[in-house]
Amino acid sequence: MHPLLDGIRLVAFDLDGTLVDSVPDLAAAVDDALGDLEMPAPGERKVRDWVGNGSMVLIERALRDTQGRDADPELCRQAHDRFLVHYAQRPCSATRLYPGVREALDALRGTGRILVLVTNKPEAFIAPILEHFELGGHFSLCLGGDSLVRRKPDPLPLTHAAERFAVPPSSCLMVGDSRHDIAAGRAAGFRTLAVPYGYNHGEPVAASGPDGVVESLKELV
Ligand SMILES: O=C(O)COP(=O)(O)O
Ligand SMILES: [Mg+2]
Repeated sequence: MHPLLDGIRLVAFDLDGTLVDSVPDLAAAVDDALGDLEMPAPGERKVRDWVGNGSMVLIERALRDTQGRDADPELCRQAHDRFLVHYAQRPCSATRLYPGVREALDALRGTGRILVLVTNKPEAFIAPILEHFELGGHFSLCLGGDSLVRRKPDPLPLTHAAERFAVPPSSCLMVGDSRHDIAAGRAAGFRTLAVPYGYNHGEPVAASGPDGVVESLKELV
């Protein structure tokens, strides 16, 4: 086991960019949503840098890029509604698990640790994606960006999970790909571990000062 797991009883995982490479499907849904509104498709390369703060912020960033200014809230709402429709149709057509994820989750469960999922993605998409990869049974709790009143980088979802299972924050670890995961983990009093292969607005996640970095989740176990 990785030394950062010593004394850890609960491990919180981020989803997009940590467990799954979901940008191909997210980008297709953004492209289709903007297409419905007769706007140009931003494409995968740009969308990669916009993921991390939930689906509404993703759409706001796409519209700002297309229009060169902040879009009005009604347009954001319309585009977001279209995004949700398209993404719901194909959440897993090109999405892949990163190498080492299944092995790491299996092994961690085997040690009796509590695993939770804390993503900024809308909660409705969590179960279909986990079920697609047959990982639904691994997590004792799944929280999306709309599950509670605040999302990452706010510590609330992590604090909520630790309290739910009565585990002190010092015995919890947050594993994620973005500065929002590291900030939320630190603010909640969790240990933090980063993976460098995901989405962090085009910057290295190591710069946010996680307690550790692993190239693959396999290194955890
Ligand atoms: O939907 C997002 O913006 C990011 O989701 P994540 O928190 O699982 O990385
Ligand atoms: Mg992420």
